[in-house]
Amino acid sequence: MRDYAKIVSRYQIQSECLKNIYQTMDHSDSEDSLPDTTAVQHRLPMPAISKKEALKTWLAFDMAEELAESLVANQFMKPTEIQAQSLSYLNAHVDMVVAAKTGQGKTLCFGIPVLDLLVKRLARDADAEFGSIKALIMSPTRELAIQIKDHIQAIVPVQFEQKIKVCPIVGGMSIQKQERLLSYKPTIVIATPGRLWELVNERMNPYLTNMLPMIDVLVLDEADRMIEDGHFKELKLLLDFIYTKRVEYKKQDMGKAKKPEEVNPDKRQYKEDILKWTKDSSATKKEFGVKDIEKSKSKIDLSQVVDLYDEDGIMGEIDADNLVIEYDEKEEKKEGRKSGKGGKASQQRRSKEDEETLAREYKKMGGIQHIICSATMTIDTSGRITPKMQKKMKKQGIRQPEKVDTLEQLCKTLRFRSKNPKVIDLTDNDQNQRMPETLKERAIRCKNEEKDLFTYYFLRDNKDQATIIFCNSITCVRRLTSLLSFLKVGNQWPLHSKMQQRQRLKNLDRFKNAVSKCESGASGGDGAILVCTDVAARGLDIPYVQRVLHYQCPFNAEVYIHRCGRTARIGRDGEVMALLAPEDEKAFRSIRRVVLGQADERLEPYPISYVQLSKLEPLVEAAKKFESALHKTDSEKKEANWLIKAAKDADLTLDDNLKVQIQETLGGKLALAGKKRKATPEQVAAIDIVEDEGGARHRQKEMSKVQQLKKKYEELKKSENFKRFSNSSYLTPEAASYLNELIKTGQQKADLEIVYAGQHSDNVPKQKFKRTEKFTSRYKNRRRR
Ligand SMILES: Nc1ncnc2c1ncn2[C@@H]1O[C@H](COP(=O)(O)OP(=O)(O)OP(=O)(O)O)[C@@H](O)[C@H]1O
Repeated sequence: MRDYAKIVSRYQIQSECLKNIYQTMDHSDSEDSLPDTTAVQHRLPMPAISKKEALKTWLAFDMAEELAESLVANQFMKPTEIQAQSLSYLNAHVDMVVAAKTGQGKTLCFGIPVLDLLVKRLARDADAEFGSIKALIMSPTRELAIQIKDHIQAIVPVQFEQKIKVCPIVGGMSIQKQERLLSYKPTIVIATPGRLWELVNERMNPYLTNMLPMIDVLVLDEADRMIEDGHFKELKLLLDFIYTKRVEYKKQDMGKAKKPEEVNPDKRQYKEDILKWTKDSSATKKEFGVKDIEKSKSKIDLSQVVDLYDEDGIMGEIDADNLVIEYDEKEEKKEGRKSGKGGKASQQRRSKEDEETLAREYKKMGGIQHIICSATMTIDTSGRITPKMQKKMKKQGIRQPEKVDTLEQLCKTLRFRSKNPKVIDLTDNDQNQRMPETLKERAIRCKNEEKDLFTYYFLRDNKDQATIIFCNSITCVRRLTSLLSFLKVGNQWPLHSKMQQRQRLKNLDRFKNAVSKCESGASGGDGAILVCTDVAARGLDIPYVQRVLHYQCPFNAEVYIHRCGRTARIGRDGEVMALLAPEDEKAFRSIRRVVLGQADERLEPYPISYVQLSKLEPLVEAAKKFESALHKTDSEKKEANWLIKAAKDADLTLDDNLKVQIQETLGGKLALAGKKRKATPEQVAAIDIVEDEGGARHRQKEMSKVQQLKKKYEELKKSENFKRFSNSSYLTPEAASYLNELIKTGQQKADLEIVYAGQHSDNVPKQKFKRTEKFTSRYKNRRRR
């Protein structure tokens, strides 16, 4: 553990000086309370207007009256800017690419057009029944899919609730249950790619396989993430399935159409069919629609966008109600024979021709309306490579990676209905405005091993607030959650992809409830903390989250933007804090360069009371030791249990050599997974004897260590406000740089002197201040070296 007494004696003057700087920051520095940082103020997101006025605003977009009424009933009194711009194309049914900062209401940019289409049809014909999927909405994460479902469900007009059924299809939940849901013939399906593909490909769900190709609207939320290479190969397969089958179904005799429940395709044949186009999909991917689409630029503004109505005029509505095409076995076999034989080249040639024909036919028959959304769609990623890096790469003969243009990639992947999609991009009008205006970004610079301490400090500092902490790994989430629970700072819940889906949703729900309590002041001073991986970075909308803490530096600018976007939503204030270790600096600078579109600006430091910090440090260190010892015994227990079971199952007898070998393993590094895997069955079997001897003793020893640590930690906790280090402070690079900044400007120097003099009016020698200045410049030089 760091010995603060030593640091204090070495940096006595600096401590005093830092203390004074801290005083200039206007914090109460009482022994018991941590400084109170500026409270996040909640602003009313939307101006208060009358219901009548609100209705008029929505109706100005020529939307169904029932839908406008439902929006107002849900307190959506007027559209946000991105909604207003995208709704101006409501009745044109054009393809749209919608890009706006996080938390600006992009969900309704596709939710309203989808519902408007359905509500208008129902308003025209009250007896109409859909009985087919009209819109498919794809989301990268399960939680987001469920959130979108709730959001859209909430604005379905009450009178049409029975007819417009919204159904989430996500992984991690009972597939049988989801098949049951599908048997109710939902109108809007919101899905994650993996599960949807499983239902189409593995389970051959007839409703999906027959209806998906006939959808009217396809939405990709968080599209840049969805089409990223290496992610969601199922999405690409699904898209190929939808596009190919759409043409096929339409080409076939419409007279053969049957109701979905009557369809009973030969499953074996159907599987072959699916396999066939799955194999062909690489060819499909390459060519489809690309040549028609003008290469998009990385930065497109509205003025650059040509009018994008379809060449044949505005597309009419495609009604696929009850349309199911019988599976034509003979035809398929014939085709299979045709494509199954022949060389690779001829196959490729044929598939290219096929694709071109297919693309033409697809257009002629009426394509699907695509709506694509994200906050980072048009981000200029070229800033990731600095001119310095470029030079270095050139010298070393390394080819620069091609600039990734998400929009271009989208155009290649998707078959838009019209020549070009309508691009509505509000992220690009001002390079400095990638982040919501109401978001405050700050940083704490510390060593890697001090991150827990600063996290604890930060959370205590914002005790009764809602915070999301982002980590880069699941191990980190697990460790930090259990550490924070020992430290008893607020209520904390983990969220990561290795958790059971039920638990993930439960934790999210509990966090949301705790956030509402924080907002209403009913939390009793207990904060709400979600410790998560980037599975929660995109799209999650928890309105009153006031703070986001980057415990670890995000991998790229997109992730940073989305993580930050979990706060400061829809006009509310929010604060993000990056915990930066020296090794994070470079990556973080390059992230900021992409976000700002220019050279990095140093983030404002978070005010720290080093006096308070030093008081918390022993407690955090004790909790860390306790947590890691407990974790070690836990995993050893698991390991031993596994070995015991294996030995018993193997029913083997052991010789003495083996016993010694395993005793050593158990006594020393039992938990080494590598060793476990390498162990022979005989070695494994030796465990039942070792269990009675070394293993049990070893675990007993470990447990008593844990107990001791726990005791120590509990004692420390009770005496948390002990005075031992009350006069101490220590200097982090962050504090040193702040000190330098203060000293640099004359006015601040004067201020500092006044405050300093005020604090120690009798015995403050000017010379002491000078020593401080000298020290900090020396400190700075040392850092440079
Ligand atoms: N017109 C509106 N008036 C008031 N609140 C709105 C309006 N539209 C959306 N909201 C609210 O704004 C919040 C953010 O909306 P949404 O999740 O759609 O944002 P987003 O732009 O998709 O964010 P992200 O990029 O993080 O996914 C939601 O709580 C939503 O209910």
